Amino acid sequence: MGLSTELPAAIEEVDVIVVGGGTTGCVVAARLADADPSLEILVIERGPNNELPTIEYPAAFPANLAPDSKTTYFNVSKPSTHVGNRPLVVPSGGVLGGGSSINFMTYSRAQNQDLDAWDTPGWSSDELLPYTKKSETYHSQYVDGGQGSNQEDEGKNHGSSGPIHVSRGTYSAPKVIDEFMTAAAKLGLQERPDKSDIDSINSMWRIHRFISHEGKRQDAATCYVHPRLRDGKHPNLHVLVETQVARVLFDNQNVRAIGVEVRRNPLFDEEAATKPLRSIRARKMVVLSCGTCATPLILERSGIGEAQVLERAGVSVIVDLPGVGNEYEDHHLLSYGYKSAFTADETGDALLYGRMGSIEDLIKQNHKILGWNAQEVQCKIRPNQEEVDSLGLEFREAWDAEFKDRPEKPLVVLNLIAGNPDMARATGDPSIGTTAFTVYPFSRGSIHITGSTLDDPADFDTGFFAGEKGHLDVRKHVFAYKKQREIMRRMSSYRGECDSHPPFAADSPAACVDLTEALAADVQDIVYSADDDAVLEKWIRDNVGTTWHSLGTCKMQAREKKGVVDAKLGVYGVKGLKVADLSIAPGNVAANTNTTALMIGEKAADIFIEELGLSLT
Ligand SMILES: Cc1cc2nc3c(=O)[nH]c(=O)nc-3n(C[C@H](O)[C@H](O)[C@H](O)COP(=O)(O)OP(=O)(O)OC[C@H]3O[C@@H](n4cnc5c(N)ncnc54)[C@H](O)[C@@H]3O)c2cc1C
Repeated sequence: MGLSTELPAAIEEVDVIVVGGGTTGCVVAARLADADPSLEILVIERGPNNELPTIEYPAAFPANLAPDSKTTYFNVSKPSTHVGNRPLVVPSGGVLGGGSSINFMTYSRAQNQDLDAWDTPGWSSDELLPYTKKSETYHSQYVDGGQGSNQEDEGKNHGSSGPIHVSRGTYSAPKVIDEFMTAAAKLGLQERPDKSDIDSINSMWRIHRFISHEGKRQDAATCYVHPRLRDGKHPNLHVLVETQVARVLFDNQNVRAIGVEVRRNPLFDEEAATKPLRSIRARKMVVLSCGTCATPLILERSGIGEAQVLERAGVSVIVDLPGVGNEYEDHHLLSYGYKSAFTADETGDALLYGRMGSIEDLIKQNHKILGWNAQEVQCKIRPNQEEVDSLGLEFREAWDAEFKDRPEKPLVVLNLIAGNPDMARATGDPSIGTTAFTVYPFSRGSIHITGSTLDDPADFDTGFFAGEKGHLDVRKHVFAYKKQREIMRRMSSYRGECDSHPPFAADSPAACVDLTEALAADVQDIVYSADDDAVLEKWIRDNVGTTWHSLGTCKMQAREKKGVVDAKLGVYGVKGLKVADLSIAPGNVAANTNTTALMIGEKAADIFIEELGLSLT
C-alpha cells in the first residue's frame, strides 16, 4: 500500500499498528519495518503527508502555525486565573512527522542527570546515549565562526551515521551571535563548542539545528519513513494519513489489545464525521504514539484511565488507571524583542516580513536563507547564591531542596533569536530578541476526555503557575527576564526594548528605552524596585505561553505512583498495548524536547523488537 489516504478494503489486519505518525511513531515504525520484512506495520496519522514546501524548507516554519494550518493541531486549554484569565493555545504536530515536521528545529539535549532522575531500569543516561547517537549524524563544523567541537567529545556524545542530520544549516547571523556572546561573556557565560556535551551549565553555544548541510528540515517522516517507502525493500510498511484513531479495541475478556477504530479526518473529508467508524485489527501489538496531548485521550476513550473521568464521559472502565492524562508538564515561555542597529539582512526580519520576496521566489533562487531558523544561541543558566536570595525566602527553600546540590541542573534556558520572537507585536523593523523558558516546572496540568467520541472537546488545563508552588515558577521567570535583559543591554547594537516588555513606570530605572546609540561601555545592572517586580510578575502571568514541550501525561513509573506504563512501555492492566512518545517521560528535561522524543523512539523500537522475538539491527 505504501502511503495512502484510504485503507484498501483488503487490509483488515496487520501485525503492528502504530497510532500517530509523529516524531516517535515514525522512528518506531521504521525500525520495526527493518527488523523483519515479513512483519506488517501500519502507521495511522491524523494529519496529511509531510511532503510540503513549508516543511521541507526550514525558513518557512512559521507558516505551519498559521490559524488555518492543516499541519498543526491546536490544543486549547480552559482559561486560568494564574495566567491572566486566558485560555492557552498549545500547538502540536498534526502531520506525518508530527512535531518534528513543524517545529523550530533547535537541536538541544537533555542533561545526563535528567535521564538518570527518571530512575527507571534500562533508561539511565548511559543506557540511552547509544539511542540518541543511533538517530543522528552530527556535523560539528561551524560555517560561521565558533570553535568547532573537540573530536573526542563529539564521538562520545554524537552519532555519525544516523538518519537525522544535525548541522548549522546553510545560513546564520554571525554578527548578532558574536555581539551576544561578547555581552554574555561579560556576565560570566562561557562559550562551549558543544553544549550538548549534556553536563555543562552557565554556558552557551551556537545552536545546531535539525537542518541538513543542504538546508533541508530533518524531520522523522522525511528521514525515517519516506526512504523506506521508496527503497522497494519495505513492502511491509504501510502509512495511512488523514485518518484519526478513535479508540483501541480489546478482546472479549478486555485483556489484550486487538486493533483500533478509525475514521477519515473530517478536516480532509467533511462527510467522514457522519460515517461509521472502521475497525483494523493488529495481530501482535498496538503502539500509541499520539503525543502528550492525544495519547491519554485515546486511552480514556478506550476505557483506560481514572474511573471518575471515564464515567463522567460515559465510557465503560476497562482499567482504572488514575495517572492517565494527569501531571501534564510543559516549559513556560516568554519572548522579548529588542530594537537594534542591525541592518535588515543581518537578522531574520527581512525574510519574515517579505522584504526578500516570497518563500516561493526564494525557492526558485535556491536561496541559502531557506536553510535557516533564526535560532542562534542557546544558554542553560543557573542563578548564583545572591540571585537565589533575591528571589525570596520561599524560592530559596525550593532551590535548596531541588537545585542547590544538583549543579548540572539549570533553572532557565535562554535562546538568542536573530529577529523579533514576539511576532504578534513585531513591527518589522530590524530587531532581535530572546526567548526564555523555565525547565523543571513546579506546576502541573491535566488533559482528559469529556465524552466518548473524537468530536467531544478535551478538558485541558495547562496548570501553568497554578498549585502550591506555581508562583515560584513565576519567580524563575523574574530571574530569566533580568538576566536576558542585562545581556542584551550590553550588545553594541542594542537600541532599547520593543513592545514585548513589561510596562514599567516611566520614572523607574527599569523603564523601557528607545536609544539612538549603544549604552556606554560600563553598563550597570538595572535595579528593580518592589513595584517593578510586581509589574514584571503580572506581565509574566499575562503573557506566558507554551514552549511546545508538552510531556508526562502517561508516565513510565510504578502503577502505585500513578504511572501508566512500565519500563517496557506496556500499559498497566492490559496486554499488547504500548505507549511510545513524550507522554511517557517520568520527569522533565532541560532542553527542547525533539531529541528526547527521537531517543524514546529508538529505545522503544528495540524494546518492541525484542518482545516480538525479532533480531536487533
Ligand atoms: C511549534 C513547535 C515548535 C517546536 N520547536 C522545537 C524545537 O525547535 N526543538 C525541539 O527540540 N523541539 C521542538 N518542539 C517539540 C518537539 O517537536 C516535540 O516535543 C516532539 O515532536 C514530540 O514528539 P511525540 O512523538 O511525542 O509527538 P508528536 O511528534 O506530536 O506526534 C504525535 C502524532 O500523533 C498524531 N495523532 C494525534 N492524535 C491522533 C489520532 N487520534 N489518530 C491518529 N493520529 C493522531 C499527531 O497528528 C502527530 O503526528 C516543538 C514543537 C512544536 C509543536
